[in-house]
Amino acid sequence: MTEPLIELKGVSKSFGNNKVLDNVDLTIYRGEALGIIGPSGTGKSTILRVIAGLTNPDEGEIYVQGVRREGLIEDSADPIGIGMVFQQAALFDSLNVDENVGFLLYQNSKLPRSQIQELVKEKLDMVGLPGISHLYPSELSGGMRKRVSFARAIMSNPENPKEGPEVLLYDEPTAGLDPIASTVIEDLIRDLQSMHGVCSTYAIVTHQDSTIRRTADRLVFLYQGRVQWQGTVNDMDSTDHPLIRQFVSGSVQGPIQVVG
Ligand SMILES: Nc1ncnc2c1ncn2[C@@H]1O[C@H](COP(=O)(O)OP(=O)(O)OP(=O)(O)O)[C@@H](O)[C@H]1O
Repeated sequence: MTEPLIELKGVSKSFGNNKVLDNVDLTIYRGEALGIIGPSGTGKSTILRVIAGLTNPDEGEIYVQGVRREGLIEDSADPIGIGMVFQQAALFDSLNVDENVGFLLYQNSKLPRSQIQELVKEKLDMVGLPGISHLYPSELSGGMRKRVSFARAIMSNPENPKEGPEVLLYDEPTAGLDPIASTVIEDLIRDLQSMHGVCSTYAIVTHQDSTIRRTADRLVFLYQGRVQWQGTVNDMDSTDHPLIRQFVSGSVQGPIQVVG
């Protein structure tokens, strides 16, 4: 395996009495596609938020390319950019696609409007949505909104290329999409990984079988706040680990407690 880009060591996080992450060790290596899987409510989104620097762990350490992160993302000087694609596309309804995708550059850079518009167009082309800069989120399908949120996540400031994400974190990118729209998103995730100069490393949280199989090379299985199993997609099919067998079969019988 290649260089570790992100390492969590002994990370724990509670919300009130609810211990959501319990002494988690996790490494994301350069160039890999890591799938984080597990039953609902088991801390997968929380892990992504901790990696992104949006949530502080109660205990444990986070290293980004070997540099320990102190505090949340806005206070830290991570040596590489980390982008996040949220479960809900999280677009601003009152802004058009151009203003949504270019939001951070319009807010924080001194680039002229025309240059930001060009950068937005470039990213929209990359996600397969040319010519929609003028549309509003309400005019887009769910799959298109997802792709716009991808375009926003891969935006970078040419004045400060380090801001461009080297690692992308996808939180359930195909949730709520029909199988064909899901395939489009899964292909796009792989296409972005292989495009030169775009984030070739990513972690993806998903429940969807096709998304697990088509977008992850290595899997970690999280349950009750702990990493319970790791392996490849092929290993997932062949292992007799009872948690994995129950998860893959969707059976209500087994060690995973059915909630609700
Ligand atoms: N900000 C918060 N405040 C309080 N509780 C929270 C917060 N964020 C998450 N939780 C709780 O932490 C637990 C894990 O949530 P998380 O979203 O990380 O799980 P998940 O594995 O991603 O679930 P799902 O697959 O259903 O999205 C849940 O019980 C959730 O209610």
